[in-house]
Amino acid sequence: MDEFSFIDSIQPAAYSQSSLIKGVSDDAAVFRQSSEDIVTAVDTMVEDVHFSRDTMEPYHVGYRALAANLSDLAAMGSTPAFYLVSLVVPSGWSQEELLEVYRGMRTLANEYHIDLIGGDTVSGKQLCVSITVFGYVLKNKARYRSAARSGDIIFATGTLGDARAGLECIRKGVNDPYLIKRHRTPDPRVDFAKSLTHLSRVALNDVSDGIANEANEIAEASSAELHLNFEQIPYSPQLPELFPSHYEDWVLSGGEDFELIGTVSEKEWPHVVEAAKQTGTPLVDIGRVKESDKNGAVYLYKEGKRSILNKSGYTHLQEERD
Ligand SMILES: Nc1ncnc2c1ncn2[C@@H]1O[C@H](COP(=O)(O)OP(=O)(O)O)[C@@H](O)[C@H]1O
Ligand SMILES: Cc1ncc(C[n+]2csc(CCOP(=O)(O)OP(=O)(O)O)c2C)c(N)n1
Ligand SMILES: [Mg+2]
Ligand SMILES: [Mg+2]
Ligand SMILES: [Mg+2]
Repeated sequence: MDEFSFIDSIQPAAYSQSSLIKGVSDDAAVFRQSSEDIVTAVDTMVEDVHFSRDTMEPYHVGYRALAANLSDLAAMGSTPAFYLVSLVVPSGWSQEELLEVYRGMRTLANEYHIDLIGGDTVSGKQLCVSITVFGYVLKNKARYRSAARSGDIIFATGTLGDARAGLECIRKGVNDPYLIKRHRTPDPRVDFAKSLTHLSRVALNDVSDGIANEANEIAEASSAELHLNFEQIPYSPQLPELFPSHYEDWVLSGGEDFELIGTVSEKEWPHVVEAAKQTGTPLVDIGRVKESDKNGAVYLYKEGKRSILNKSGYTHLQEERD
């Protein structure tokens, strides 16, 4: 394998997006869009930080790297359209394994009819997959973390803590296929988020680092207080059975569930419930937004007691980590 034969091997056979003018093959890709706003994000997965060769097959690495990016597009309420892939490849990865990484990405890309339109391939020390995504959203309909208002219902999709529990299942040899799937091949909530388009105001954030972080990001961006009831936060029933001393921490700070946390007015809440029903998305009310006299804060109510929920999810560039 060399760089150029590898690039030949991952050339898309066909493209789905009609706005594409030039895909993989030139110095850069070209697409045209005049009627909608363009949403773009990049997320990176690094060997031994986001995955290890014992915990993920190459297929899973590709799938989850694209899932993490599509989750950011979902959190903006946008429809995914394109992705570019930057690869750092250490010696020891074969062409077959790299093609498996691309097969993982393609599975999700086919589901959402999105096109691979470029990337970069270089040699390096650890496998690093960085994906840039582009999506479209109706003009001025992007969903911001800053949109929470006093009186809003706070909601969460799916179940939280599954991905962290799945990682532990893999490490400890516990056979829970559902949790392991949630770690390796999470499904971003693209369809649910898109079906909120007609709502006048929704705040959204995706759960990559853990709801404790994500709720604080909404609170800060909106200068509001978020009051969460732990008893309402959704988690899978096997979590307390399998990991009784860890599950509460993982529900709040495990991260990588790629669910959505959001806020909406009580008036528009029934539309969110309907969107969840139409897209088969589990959805629960987990608390209320209140006015803040400071820069925003998150409170957690548990067994009748209230505490401040600080940011406690996964944070890079920290010296210590468990
Ligand atoms: N190295 C960087 N250079 C420029 N912008 C960055 C960098 N890292 C993060 N950002 C920006 O900071 C914001 C928050 O990033 P991040 O916490 O990674 O979001 P998310 O958890 O949704 O992936 C985003 O607007 C992102 O584009
Ligand atoms: C081998 C391994 N160790 C630890 C983790 C846990 N982990 C790594 S990064 C991360 C947080 C999410 O990644 P980040 O790069 O912060 O994504 P972003 O918030 O930018 O979407 C978590 C929970 C893992 N998935 N795999
Ligand atoms: Mg990021
Ligand atoms: Mg995000
Ligand atoms: Mg993060």
